Amino acid sequence: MATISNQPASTVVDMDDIQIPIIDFAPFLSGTPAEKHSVALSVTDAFRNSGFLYLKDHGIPPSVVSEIFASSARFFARPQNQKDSLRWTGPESNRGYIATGQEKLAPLEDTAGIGDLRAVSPDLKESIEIGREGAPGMPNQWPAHIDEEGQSFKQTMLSFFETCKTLHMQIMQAIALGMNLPEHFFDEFIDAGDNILRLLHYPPVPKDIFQRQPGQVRAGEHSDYGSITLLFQDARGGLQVRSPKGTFIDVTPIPDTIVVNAGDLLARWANDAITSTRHRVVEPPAPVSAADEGEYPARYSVAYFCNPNMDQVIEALPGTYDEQGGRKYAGIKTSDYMVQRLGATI
Ligand SMILES: O=C(O)CCC(=O)C(=O)O
Ligand SMILES: [Fe+2]
Repeated sequence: MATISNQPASTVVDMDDIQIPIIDFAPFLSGTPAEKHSVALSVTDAFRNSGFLYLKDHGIPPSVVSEIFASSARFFARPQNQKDSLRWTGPESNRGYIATGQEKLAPLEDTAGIGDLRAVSPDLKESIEIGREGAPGMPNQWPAHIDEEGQSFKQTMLSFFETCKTLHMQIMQAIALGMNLPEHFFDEFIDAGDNILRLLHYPPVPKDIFQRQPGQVRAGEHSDYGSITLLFQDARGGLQVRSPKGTFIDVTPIPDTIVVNAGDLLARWANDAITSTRHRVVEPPAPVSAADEGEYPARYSVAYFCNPNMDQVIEALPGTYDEQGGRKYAGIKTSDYMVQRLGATI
C-alpha cells in the first residue's frame, strides 16, 4: 500500500518553548489531495503554536526575489531629498517613504509611551510602503516621475505585489483546510488585495550604538497587525521572536525561504486559536566579518503584510467557539482595526 508522507515539516528552530518548522509548500501547490491536506495541517499547526514558519518551494523564483532586493537597494541609495518627496501619507492610505526615526514599533500595550521611546531610541531603519495600486484616494508614492529607474521600480514592485497576493491566497487556503473550513473560505475576505508591500533598509550602524543607547534596536519588539506577513530577509540576520519564556530567539535566515508569520487580526479572527508572536530586529549575531569592524553592515528585508479586505467585518471563525467558550472579541471592520494600530506607531 502506498504511504503518504505525513511529515512535510521539520523543525529548524527549537528553543525556550518556541518551535519554527520549515515547510515544503510544493505538495500544497501541485500534490495530491492527501498531500495538500498534510501540508495544510502543518501550516495550521505552526500558526497555532509559534505563529511562525519558514516556507520553501513556495513558487516564487529566487531570481524574482533577488531583483526585488536589488531594486530596493537602488531605491534607498537615492538622495534623501528624492525619498523625502515620496513621504508616507498617513495611516489611512499607509503608502510612501518613512525616514529613519519616524517609526518606533512597540508592543500593543506600550503605545502610550511611544513618543518618549522614539525620542531616545528610534528604530534604525527606513522603509517604503506600497499598497494596492488604484485604491481611490490612496495613491502610491512612486519615484516614476524622477527617472527611468523609478519607472522600472514601479513595474517591478507592482508585479511582485501580485505575485505575493497569489501566495497570500494560497496560504490562507491552506489555513482554511487546516481549520476544517472549505478550502476557499477566505477567498472572498481577501480577494481585493488590500495588502502592503514594505521594503526595509537598516543602514550600517556603529557597533557601539547598541551598547551606548539602552533599548536601541533596528526594529522594536512588536506583533504584526494583519492576517499574515511574508518576510523575505537577506543573509545578515538579526530577526528574533519572543519565546513564551520572554527570551528572544534568532530566526536565522535560510536561503530561498520566506518567513511567514500570523498577525494580530488573524489571531483575533481565529478567536486566539492562532498565535501572533512578537518579534524584533537587533544587531546581527556575532561573528561579523573582520572587514566590517566597527560597524554593522546594512540589512535589507522585504515584508508583504497581508490583510483582509478593508471593508470586511472580521468576527470569530466558525469552529473556533462554542456555547462554553464564546467569541472573545466583537466584530471589527478591517480598516478600523488597521488605522487604529497604524496610527499608534507613527
Ligand atoms: O526586517 C525584518 O526582518 C522584520 C520587519 C518586521 O517585523 C516588520 O516590519 O513588521
Ligand atoms: Fe513585523
